[in-house]
Amino acid sequence: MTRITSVALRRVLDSRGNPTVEADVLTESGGFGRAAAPSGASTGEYEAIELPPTEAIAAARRHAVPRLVDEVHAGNQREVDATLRAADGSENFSEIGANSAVAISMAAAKAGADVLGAPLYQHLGGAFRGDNFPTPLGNVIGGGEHAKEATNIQEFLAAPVGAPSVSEAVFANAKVHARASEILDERGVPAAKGDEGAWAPPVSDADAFEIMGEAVSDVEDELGFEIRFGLDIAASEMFEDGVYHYGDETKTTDEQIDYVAEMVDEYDLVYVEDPLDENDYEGFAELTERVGDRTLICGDDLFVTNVDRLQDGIDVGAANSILIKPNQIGTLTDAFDAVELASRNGMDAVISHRSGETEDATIAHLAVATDAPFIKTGTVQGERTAKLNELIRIADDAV
Ligand SMILES: O=C(O)[C@@H](CO)OP(=O)(O)O
Ligand SMILES: [Mg+2]
Repeated sequence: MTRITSVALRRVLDSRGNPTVEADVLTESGGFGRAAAPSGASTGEYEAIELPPTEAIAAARRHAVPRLVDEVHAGNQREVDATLRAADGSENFSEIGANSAVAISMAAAKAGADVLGAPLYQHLGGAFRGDNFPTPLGNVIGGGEHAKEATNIQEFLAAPVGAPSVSEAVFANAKVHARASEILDERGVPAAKGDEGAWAPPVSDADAFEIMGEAVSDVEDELGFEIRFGLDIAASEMFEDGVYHYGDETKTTDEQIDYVAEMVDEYDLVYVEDPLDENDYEGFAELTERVGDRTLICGDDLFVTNVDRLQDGIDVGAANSILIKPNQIGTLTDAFDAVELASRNGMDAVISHRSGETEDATIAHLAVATDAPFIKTGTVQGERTAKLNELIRIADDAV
């Protein structure tokens, strides 16, 4: 019933105005799934390859589509994804592009769910999840590769850890975003927005910590549940010639570790992503040793959703958490394998969007299906609210 009868691929717009790959998968019994690939700006060196969409589409039509149509079942995700890997033949999807692969992989999952008449999160395993819902990490202030002339740290993320429901968590983050804007106004700081809809003010990181701390505590007082915050430092983007660049200032690796550890304690940070360069497993291990008992140290560019890199991290104790981005590795199977390896080793898997997104909401289902403690998917702005509103719908649907 879930045998794939057609795979259509097209270029559609992403939130930065760039083209990306969208896939439609149809099955024998009329199941339909549609998904689009996201795209990063602060991409890790070890990510699977994103090809220009026109090339990725042409290559997938030539190599992957003929192997899928009439041959493979959309309801069998491992079969779909193994076929994509075999059609590509490389380690990193350099032939058909991770953008074509991930769009097809996610669209097939949706088509498989459609045949069953089940929501995607259930088809992906969510029927066994507990009562937990992922807490949304909401990007409120940011800079780095996502906005010019703003903070050096890429993302300051609100984390409403005490919210009684997903819906209250989502609205809490929107309030923190609005409160941050008022504080910037009070300080006379003009702020544009970065790629993910976060405020991108021309302030120092020290000021951003202060503003974020104030916004979070004001909203916490107003709503009456605990809200903390975290960071994506995206330190690989700052690391050059052996030091971390903060505007004109630099920090050595030891200074960077001290700085992050101090910020964890001073601001009671709940989450720190990519505090060190993507090749520095030892630095990650040292920082995790120092503060890993009270915060999540999460590897994004470090692990790139790749089980081999994650295993290397596990071997040395680098990080206690992994960021999962399906397009970093190319298929849902690979993403699930990374989640499983992480959880077998006591690490948390956090599901994430990319800075370039579409209205595709697959990651909301992925986060629920994998029982992720957090989902990082922005705060406001259509392509972000697509996921947040889907989480609210899933929560509504599941109870
Ligand atoms: O670094 C990150 O975690 C992401 C998403 O916030 O950014 P990008 O998609 O640009 O890699
Ligand atoms: Mg990151």
